Amino acid sequence: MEAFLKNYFSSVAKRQMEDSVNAYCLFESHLLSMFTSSLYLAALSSSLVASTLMRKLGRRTTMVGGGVLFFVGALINALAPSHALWMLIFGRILQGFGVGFSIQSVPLYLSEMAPYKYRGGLNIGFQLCITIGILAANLLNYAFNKINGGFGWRLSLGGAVVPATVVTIGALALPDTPNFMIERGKHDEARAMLRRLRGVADVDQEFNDIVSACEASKKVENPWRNLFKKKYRFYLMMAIAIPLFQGLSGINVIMFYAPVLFNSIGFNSHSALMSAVITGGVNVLATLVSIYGVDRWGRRFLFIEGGIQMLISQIVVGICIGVIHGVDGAVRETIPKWYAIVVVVFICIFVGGFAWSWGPLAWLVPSEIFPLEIRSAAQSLNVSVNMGCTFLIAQTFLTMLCHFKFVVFFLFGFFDLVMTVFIYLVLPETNNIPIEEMPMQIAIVRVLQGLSD
Ligand SMILES: OC[C@H]1O[C@](O)(CO)[C@@H](O)[C@@H]1O
Repeated sequence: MEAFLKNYFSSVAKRQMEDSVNAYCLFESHLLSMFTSSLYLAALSSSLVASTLMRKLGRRTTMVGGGVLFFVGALINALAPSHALWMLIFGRILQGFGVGFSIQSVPLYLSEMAPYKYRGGLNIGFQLCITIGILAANLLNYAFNKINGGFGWRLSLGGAVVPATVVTIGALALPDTPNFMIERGKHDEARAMLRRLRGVADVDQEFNDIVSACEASKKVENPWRNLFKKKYRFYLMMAIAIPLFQGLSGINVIMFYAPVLFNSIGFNSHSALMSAVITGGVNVLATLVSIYGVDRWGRRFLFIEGGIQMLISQIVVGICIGVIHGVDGAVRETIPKWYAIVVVVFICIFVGGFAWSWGPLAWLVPSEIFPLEIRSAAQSLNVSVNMGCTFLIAQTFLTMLCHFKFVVFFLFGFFDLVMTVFIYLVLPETNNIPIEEMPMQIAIVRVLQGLSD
């Protein structure tokens, strides 16, 4: 929003007014990038602390902590005086701590509470909620941008107190998981909770399973040391490669910078925000497709199909932008309609491909493949790499766009190609395999593929 840029990033706002600017560099600013990316750096650090907090204080208390930090951060952002950029960044960092706590505790809470057969669907439900949140934010930005008086951005940033309140109060109202109760030795309470959750009186089998899983996990002395042992090398590779590739797919270029990107390629402020609403809508709908298809078509099919779709769209978008702005980034007064349509359509195809593959599956697949003896460390590494990569893309994209110009889209296309080939060669299908049998099945498939002995 213009007033926001004028308040905090005046050099970027001034550049918009100049005639002889390069379209690719309209928004290049380390501070603007820092505003976006600081949240993810904070999330990376707090997600490492969160796993210990969850064990000591419980999943629910960690969620409440996440909600409160997010609330305070949003309030600070909304009230930041003009020019006090440090305050905005401070607010973002608090929000980042909140995100780190939630992104560790919510999926774990869900998988411990969910009945066995709904675990996959509920896991993707988490990503679905992320996409609904993004769409809501895009819609509100569009609406708030129309408000006269230049304070719409305060509502956009401050509006985050609403979901923060829902998370905080919601988490306070939630019970602790039976697993956490059993870890604490509260066996009777855990049994009663299981009865309430499952709606049946006989919960002995599940209760005993959780007790033995807890005992087994207590025996795991050092999951981090285990993770680096030779026999777990495949899992270590997956805990790093899957979140890394999710980040390098280029999704957050669209999610964080869609309005900026659409603006740079010639849309006015309203059309740019509207286009972000459209891509946000596609993101939600395509995630629903994944919920429908993940157990029917399998993980490999979705990963590979989605990857090819993303690759093709990055190439087309790169070509379109190159054709219009050339190498020197000429800014056009008006842009041809065909161009606007093609760019938006292909960005939607990209987002759709991501949202039914790498978006949800990069959370689901790691959570179902890691053996118990390394699960907590591998999951924590997975989240940290995800946040680290998100930080990197947020911090570098605007500079990359300015220097590499339209070629930056080919670069993301190249990553899409590499990650698709990686899945094709390395990931066994994990569809329809009970979690306890997963390590054995994976070992068999890898021997059959000639990838291990
Ligand atoms: O829906 C897109 C969003 O989903 C994530 O990949 C998380 O899985 C975010 O990094 C991204 O902003």
